[in-house]
Amino acid sequence: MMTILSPSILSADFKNLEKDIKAIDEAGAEYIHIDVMDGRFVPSISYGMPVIKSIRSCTSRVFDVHLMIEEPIRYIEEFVKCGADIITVHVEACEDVVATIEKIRECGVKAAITLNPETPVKAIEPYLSLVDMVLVMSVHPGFGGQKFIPESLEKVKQIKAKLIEKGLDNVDIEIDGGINIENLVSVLEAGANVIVAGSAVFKNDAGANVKRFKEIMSTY
Ligand SMILES: O=C(CO)[C@@H](O)[C@H](O)COP(=O)(O)O
Ligand SMILES: [Fe+2]
Repeated sequence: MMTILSPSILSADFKNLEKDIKAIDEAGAEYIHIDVMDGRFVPSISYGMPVIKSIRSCTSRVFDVHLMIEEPIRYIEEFVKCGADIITVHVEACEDVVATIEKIRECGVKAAITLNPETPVKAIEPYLSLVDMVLVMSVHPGFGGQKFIPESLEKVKQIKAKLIEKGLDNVDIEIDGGINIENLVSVLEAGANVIVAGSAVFKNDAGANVKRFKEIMSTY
């Protein structure tokens, strides 16, 4: 499975977003991870459509939009119009998960499902055949810069096994939260192939960090 790096711009310098996005793009990051928070599903509020729309002109990389919002079905069309290429929704946030995934697909973009650290894998099992990607949250959603929850590795392995069992080997497994150069190998070995990293990419030289991540990832 191809490995993909998706730096989270939640840790970028918001007064220099264009510069930071260009740096990660030029260093080879395939996706740009965009965390949208509503102050209800998670305690904090980040950014939304106007920001996504304006940064769309900075890069042609894939916009990997992680919606930490209640009832995301209400806003799917708008996020697609703003430039989202992949939309991830939380199983805990949707009253009708199937309708939400269908809505994402109808809008012509890729659909992904995610689950909080305390949510068991069985909660997403019914939707595995409907999605392009499963996102494993390896921190409690809401903030960048948190410590990786080691039990997430087992969850990645469980999901990988389920996907293989169901013949869904083409579904990507993304992991998000607390990933750094030190624990990168363990998440790749567990079976994740799309790697989100915020604070570890945007500390010091973002371009150099992307290259270090990609160098390790290229051996998987
Ligand atoms: O979705 C989230 C947080 O809710 C993430 O995408 C974080 O923004 C990742 O940041 P680091 O843990 O890598 O600093
Ligand atoms: Fe995220």
